[in-house]
Amino acid sequence: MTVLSAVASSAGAPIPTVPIPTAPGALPLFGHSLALLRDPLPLLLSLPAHGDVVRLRLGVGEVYVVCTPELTNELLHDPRTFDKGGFFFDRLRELTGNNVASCPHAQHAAQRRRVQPVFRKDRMPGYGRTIVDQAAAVTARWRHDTTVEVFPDMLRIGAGCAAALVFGAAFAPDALERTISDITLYVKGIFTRMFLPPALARVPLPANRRYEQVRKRLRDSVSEIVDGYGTTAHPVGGGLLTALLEPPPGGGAESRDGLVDQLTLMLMAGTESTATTVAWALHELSLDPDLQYRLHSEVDAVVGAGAPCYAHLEHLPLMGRVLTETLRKYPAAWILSRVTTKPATLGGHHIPAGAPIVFSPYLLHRRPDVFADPDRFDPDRWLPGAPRPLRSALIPFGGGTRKCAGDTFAMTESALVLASILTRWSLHPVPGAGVRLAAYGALQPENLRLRAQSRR
Ligand code: HEM
Repeated sequence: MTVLSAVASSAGAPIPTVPIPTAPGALPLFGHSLALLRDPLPLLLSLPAHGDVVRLRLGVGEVYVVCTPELTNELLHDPRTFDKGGFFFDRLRELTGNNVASCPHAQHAAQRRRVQPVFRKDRMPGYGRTIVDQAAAVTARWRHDTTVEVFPDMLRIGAGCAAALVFGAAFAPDALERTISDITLYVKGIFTRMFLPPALARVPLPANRRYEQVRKRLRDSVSEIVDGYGTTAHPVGGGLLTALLEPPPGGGAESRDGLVDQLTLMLMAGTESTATTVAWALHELSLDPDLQYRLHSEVDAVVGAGAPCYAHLEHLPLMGRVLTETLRKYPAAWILSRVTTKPATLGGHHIPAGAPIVFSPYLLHRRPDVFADPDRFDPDRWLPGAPRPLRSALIPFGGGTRKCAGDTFAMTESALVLASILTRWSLHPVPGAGVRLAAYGALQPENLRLRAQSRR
């Protein structure tokens, strides 16, 4: 690539910059919106061939996509310049206002301190018991040699675990189903609207009206729980809700709206992400009987005939590698956005202030020059002593100060749900089921059905 242009540095001297290519295939008026709405994943994977930073056009606007691990890490570790904002977080704020995940850098440290106590490591054994109970309750409905709709069941477990963390209590069964459906619809709506030219997102189309209804219903559900806090109808206690009701050390209690924002965000962040992770892990295990046998043997040797618990996890190294590889191949948060707060330089490219930037764990994790044979599911690439893939390119939980607050909880939950299932069941593909990687909210396994056979 040639150096064709220059911008002035603060000292007035010109800084050479590298022009940023636009990805081919932009249509008049729509740009790349239609391709992104149809299936964004192939388009994302095609971008590194055009440059380290590539422009996509959305209607009349444009977005810069960062395509290398080095530049993505540079962006993640400079949150003052590359702040929260852009398409994804603008949509998220419509539902959850200014929360720990969406707030600007200047407010972040204080917000993070407020939520951090619920993620302390010493809380994990207690959460572990709830997670195992949730997994047992959902899989108790499975029958020997029958077909299981895996993803909906993993969503039930994920939402149950997130509710325990957020509210300190389980959902009533009808509220659970409604909330799962609303979260799934809303997150799907965020992704659709991200790629629409902004003017279309404001037109009162039926899809936009439905999005608004779901937004209101989700907030109302969370508000009801907040309003019922401490009454016998809502026996809550111990979760994020309790922590946020404590005034912070310097004073300034949370407003009711602020509380609802924070809780709604956490419920959303904790539901689909772990559900898709466990569902994809089960899919891959069903395709590789030897790997499933190895994992059964590991779990049997460590857990025995009882129920798994948090203390078992450090003795399940293959489980750890299976989950790491699942998060590489299927990173739930596959695309995220930022906005530049000032003119910035990224890899020699000049990016103006106020520009929307996108980075994609999915794009990085599937780069063949970074992860050899990236479509192959190979937990052993993470064996100690194996030729090390580039660790800094593995960013399922993001990085820097905005790294996922729930990463330890998510790994604990995913491992305990998998262990709970594997102690009792082996899972096998259903011929002709045709699982599809669907970039809706999280990367969902559409049409994932597995045959469950009891091991006991
Ligand atoms: C496998 C499961 C999960 C994945 C892959 C995941 C991924 C991510 C990623 C990539 C980010 C960074 C976003 C950015 O840089 O813009 C993030 C942030 C966050 N996640 Fe997760 N997450 C998972 C589970 C959870 C769970 C279970 C919770 C809590 C219940 C949670 C709560 C959060 C919060 C609060 C943030 C914002 C952190 C901050 O800005 O300080 N996540 N997550």
